[in-house]
Amino acid sequence: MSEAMSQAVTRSVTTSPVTSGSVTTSGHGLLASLDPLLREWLPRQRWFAGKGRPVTGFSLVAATELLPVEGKLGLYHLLVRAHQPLAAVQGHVPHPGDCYQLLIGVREALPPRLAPALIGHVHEGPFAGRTVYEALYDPRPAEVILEALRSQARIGGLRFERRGEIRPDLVPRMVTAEQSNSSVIYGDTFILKLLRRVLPGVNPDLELPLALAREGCPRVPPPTAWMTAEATIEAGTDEPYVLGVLQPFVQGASDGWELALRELAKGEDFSAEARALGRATAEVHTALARALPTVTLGHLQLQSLVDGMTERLEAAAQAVPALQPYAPALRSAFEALADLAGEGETWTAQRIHGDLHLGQCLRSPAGEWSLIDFEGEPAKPLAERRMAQPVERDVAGMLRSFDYAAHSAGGPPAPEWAEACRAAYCTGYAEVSGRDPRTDPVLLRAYETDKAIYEVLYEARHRPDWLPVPLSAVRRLAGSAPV
Ligand SMILES: Nc1ncnc2c1ncn2[C@@H]1O[C@H](COP(=O)(O)OP(=O)(O)O)[C@@H](O)[C@H]1O
Ligand SMILES: O=P(O)(O)O[C@H]1O[C@H](CO)[C@@H](O[C@H]2O[C@H](CO)[C@@H](O)[C@H](O)[C@H]2O)[C@H](O)[C@H]1O
Repeated sequence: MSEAMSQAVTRSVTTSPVTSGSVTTSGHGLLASLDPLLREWLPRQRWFAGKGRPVTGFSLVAATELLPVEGKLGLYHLLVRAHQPLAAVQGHVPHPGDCYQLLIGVREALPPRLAPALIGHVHEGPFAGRTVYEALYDPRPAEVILEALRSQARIGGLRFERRGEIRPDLVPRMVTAEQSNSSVIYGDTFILKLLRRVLPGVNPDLELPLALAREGCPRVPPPTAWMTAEATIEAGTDEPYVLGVLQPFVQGASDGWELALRELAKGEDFSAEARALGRATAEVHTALARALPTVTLGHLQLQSLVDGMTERLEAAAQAVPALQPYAPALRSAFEALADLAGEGETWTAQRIHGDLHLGQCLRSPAGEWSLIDFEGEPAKPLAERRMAQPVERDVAGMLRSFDYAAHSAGGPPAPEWAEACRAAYCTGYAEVSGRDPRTDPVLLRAYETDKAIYEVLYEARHRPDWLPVPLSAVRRLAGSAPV
């Protein structure tokens, strides 16, 4: 085991008030064995945020034994930092490495049904001959987590809190769809999202649904229980880490993305649903504005917003050369916003969703829309994600999403379909909020441009085949021809 790992284990043992479960000597062995396996396995996970930079090692933030490793099935909760040489765009600022949450199962042999969960076979040390795997695929470990939430357990530095009732006999199944985090559904009653890249501090994925629940907003499933790591789990940290949130599962729901593609494939109009989505978004925004402070953005704040957009454009153009010919024209969308701010225009800002798109909207069989996933853009620091922002940012995210759908349905692009949805969405939004987002075209265009640039980078990193979709929006927003 590396020195960093061994220090971390000791720290976790000595500082955590252990009620049951702890880091044992066998835990030391497991961690040493995992290092080479994780280097190989972690970068291949969809939720691994450091793609494109090799992992050179790990340091352990905390290890908590949830099921004794000496038994037939051992279970460890780990928080590990992945060390990665910094990319030039990050400016060589020293960085301790992203912290990931892992749930590791240990068995003598993996049953065939768990083959996709394999992390690797241990060859040396006290775990030689054992197999380690991603334990969320396995019902028993998923039950252990639910039981901890149900009983409001404290295990090592882990805290499990609950607000609502949880039945003990719910059967778990892991969500296998592509995700930024990992989710488990329990008996079609609850869904638990385990955050993967975790950070100390208030996480909007818990903060905002709790605030909306307090306001009685029915558009967002209210958190039933959650899981945190206490601040003392890591030296130098003074805030807990939010690790997971359990919320009611919307049974039989379809997400807005699936529905939109289905309607497109049939050549059907989607504007009635788009309008309902506009209404739902405005309901959530109105409730958030009641629940949490709003601010007025003056010249200085607007200028820093524009600076942020411009910096993101420069960074994205460095990383994705296809963006470069359009950069001057895209920059002009941001400059137009700076000009308005210079003329003394102000905007109201409030807490918003922060990463709104069709995939974050669920429609129940009764036709009711819910919004989910208030984590914001996962790559951004928590403080930035929690800043008050103009609602147009969320609106622009949805407008981009209709455009995405119109370019992704398999057939030729359907710009008229997207245009009808975009207009209907703004109409629905105005019906509830009293303000049509289209009355602020400069702000909306700046946000749409910022989002399209984010998407270019996102697709280049995660789904290169999709890159043409945001690039076509970039061409449109830049006025079609490269300059
Ligand atoms: N309350 C819910 N009811 C039903 N399905 C949900 C619920 N919350 C999330 N899901 C499903 O789980 C998926 C992932 O959830 P999400 O919060 O978006 O996670 P991530 O941050 O990993 O993308 C969603 O796309 C949706 O299909
Ligand atoms: O849902 P996440 O929080 O993981 O969001 C990330 O992944 C999304 C894709 O899964 C990505 O969304 C982009 O693709 C969608 C279609 O798959 C489209 O509806 C969105 O408009 C588009 O932005 C999102 O940007 C990213 O943060």
